[in-house]
Amino acid sequence: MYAKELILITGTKETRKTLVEQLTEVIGDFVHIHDFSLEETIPHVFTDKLIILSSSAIVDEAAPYIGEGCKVVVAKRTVNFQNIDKLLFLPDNTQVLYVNDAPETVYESVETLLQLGINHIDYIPFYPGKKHVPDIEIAITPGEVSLVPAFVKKVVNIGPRLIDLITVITILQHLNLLEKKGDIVSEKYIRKIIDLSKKLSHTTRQSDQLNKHLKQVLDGVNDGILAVTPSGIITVFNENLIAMLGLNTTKTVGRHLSDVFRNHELVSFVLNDSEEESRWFTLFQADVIVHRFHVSTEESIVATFKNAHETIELEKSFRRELIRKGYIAKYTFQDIRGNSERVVKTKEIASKIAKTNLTVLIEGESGTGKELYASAIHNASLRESGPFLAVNFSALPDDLVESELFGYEEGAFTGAKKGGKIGLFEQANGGTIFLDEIGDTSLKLQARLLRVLQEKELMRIGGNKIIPIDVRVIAATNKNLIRMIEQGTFREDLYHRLKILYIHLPELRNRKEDIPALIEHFLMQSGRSSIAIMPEVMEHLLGYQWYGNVRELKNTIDYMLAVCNGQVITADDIPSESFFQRKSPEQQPVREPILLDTGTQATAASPLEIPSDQEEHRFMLEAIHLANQQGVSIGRKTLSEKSGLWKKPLTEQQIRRRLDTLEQQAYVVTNRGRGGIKLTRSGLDYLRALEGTT
Ligand SMILES: Nc1ncnc2c1ncn2[C@@H]1O[C@H](COP(=O)(O)OP(=O)(O)OP(=O)(O)O)[C@@H](O)[C@H]1O
Repeated sequence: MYAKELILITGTKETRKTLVEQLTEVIGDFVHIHDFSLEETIPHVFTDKLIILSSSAIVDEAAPYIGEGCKVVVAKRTVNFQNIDKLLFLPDNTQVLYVNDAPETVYESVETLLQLGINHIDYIPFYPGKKHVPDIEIAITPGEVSLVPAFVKKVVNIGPRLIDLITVITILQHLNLLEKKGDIVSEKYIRKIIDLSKKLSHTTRQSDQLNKHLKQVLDGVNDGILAVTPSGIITVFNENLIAMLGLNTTKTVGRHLSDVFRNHELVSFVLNDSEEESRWFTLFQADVIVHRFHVSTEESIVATFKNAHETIELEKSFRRELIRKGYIAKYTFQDIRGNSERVVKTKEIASKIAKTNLTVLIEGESGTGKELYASAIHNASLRESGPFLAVNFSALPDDLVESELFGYEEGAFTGAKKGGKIGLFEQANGGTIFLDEIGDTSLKLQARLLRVLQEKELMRIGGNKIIPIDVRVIAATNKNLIRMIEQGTFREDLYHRLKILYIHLPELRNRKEDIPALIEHFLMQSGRSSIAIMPEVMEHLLGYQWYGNVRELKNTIDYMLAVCNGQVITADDIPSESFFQRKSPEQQPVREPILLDTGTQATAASPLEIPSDQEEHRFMLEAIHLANQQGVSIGRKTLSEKSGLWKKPLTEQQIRRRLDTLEQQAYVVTNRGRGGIKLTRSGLDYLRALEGTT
């Protein structure tokens, strides 16, 4: 039991919480504090109690609850010094609104803050009803956040003001505790202030260390770095700049720029008001590129000084290194030949895409020029001077691709190189990575790729450090990714991450008017532009289906150039049929097969190939078609059951194999878990053809 007690009444709940916490801390060991706020409910009228009111502003409102025999103390309040450190981080001369509920409390608090030495800020008083308030971005308030005007962008809440020491002493007097407890209480009060100064000195120490560290970093930079105030007073001047300018003094910070720089043109260039600019200067017998920009939040101007000769050499050697590694994009849009409407349109779209920094998915059959376009996009983008790396997923085993792409730390696995390895993503930093044949990646790798695309950072294999990367991804595929999603072999989320921008490259057989221009281009490339092609050869070439697209055409030209006699290519030089690529079953059409029930055309292998087990196919397609029409789901199990009623029962295994064949031909699409198997438009054509033959 406490020998003594008091009643604390405040205006708001927030103030009640702050004050009861404060009082409990200083006198709570020997005084029982009952706390109430006018914002909440006060249960009854108090009699014979010591009542502490949080401010004179609530005297009238609290009066009905104060009965006979009560002693009332109206608390004097002072700024909550525990939160003052928040104000110390505001830059000098920052204009702030000081917001509180009444003019008196505002002026009182500002006065206290100034007396406490927090005088580097320009306080503009604000309270409800105040007129002509300037549009200021920062407000400070002792807990009255709701009163802050809407135009303020940042609010620094230093918390409700605390009861001052004098009031605490008065309370003790009223409770006849001053003699016994006065020393303890003032000691506690002072300890709080000492804690604050400890906190501040710790912060100062930390910022000293940070400054020292920053200075080391700045001095370690190979360039000269200068920062000045708009009036020209130097605030940063690193060691390299001293060396670059051949100065023999290190006392530069705090002086005016024109006292340190003899070159007046340079001084006026640095202090120029315009936004951002670079210029050459000859300083101390060396050519220097000075780049100047304004940091408006800091009200300062920064200039970097680069040795021009070194910069050019560095860039040259960087480019040489890229070429040596093959990390350079060879082609530009000018290298893409063809005047057909489709090519002109595709190039137009691709060059618009190049200007963005977004991920691109290029779809097209093999040999349509996916790598060519990726390279041209890179060369027309802002990343043009960065690396361009191409990774072909179909050419590499999964584990190798993973370590090539993401790199690894030393000891990550048996055989890992000493010192680890930087992955291609890291090597492509600042440039573009071309992920060719993305459809050939494993699900595990897809998950890792997805993470890189989402987070723009990676972790090396066996590593624990997050490495941020700035790489544009261009992916390409000749597979039908939508079909792969349906089959569960390609992640849908990755597909959408890749297909932010999209290019479909037209098949050569659908734009045969480009063939003459392409032939001319390949003849030029091989240095044989004067060679003549007989009209019948041209006719022949125009008649082919070119399932291997432009690559196949190029190979054919190369072949004919190798075998022809003299300066003319004749019909004798045309390769035999077996030279040409016939459409293979695994080369799926790249346009998405659209299901029949959406009523749109699906693409499939054409011309229709009738497989040997036609009867079984007909049975299965009919059953699928019927189920689709009736809107019921159909799967392997049902098909196998139905085949029992048919003349030839088929096991689920047999059904699966036949379904795989039908799916490869794009006649059906299997939707695992969702709606079962669906017939495509070309599946229906095939069924009709079967019905005509069987
Ligand atoms: N429009 C074009 N103009 C000139 N050359 C082209 C054109 N399209 C493709 N080529 C050439 O055809 C060849 C194949 O192109 P590329 O390697 O870019 O195709 P791809 O679609 O990436 O093939 P794959 O899918 O097999 O990797 C290259 O030699 C390329 O330079």
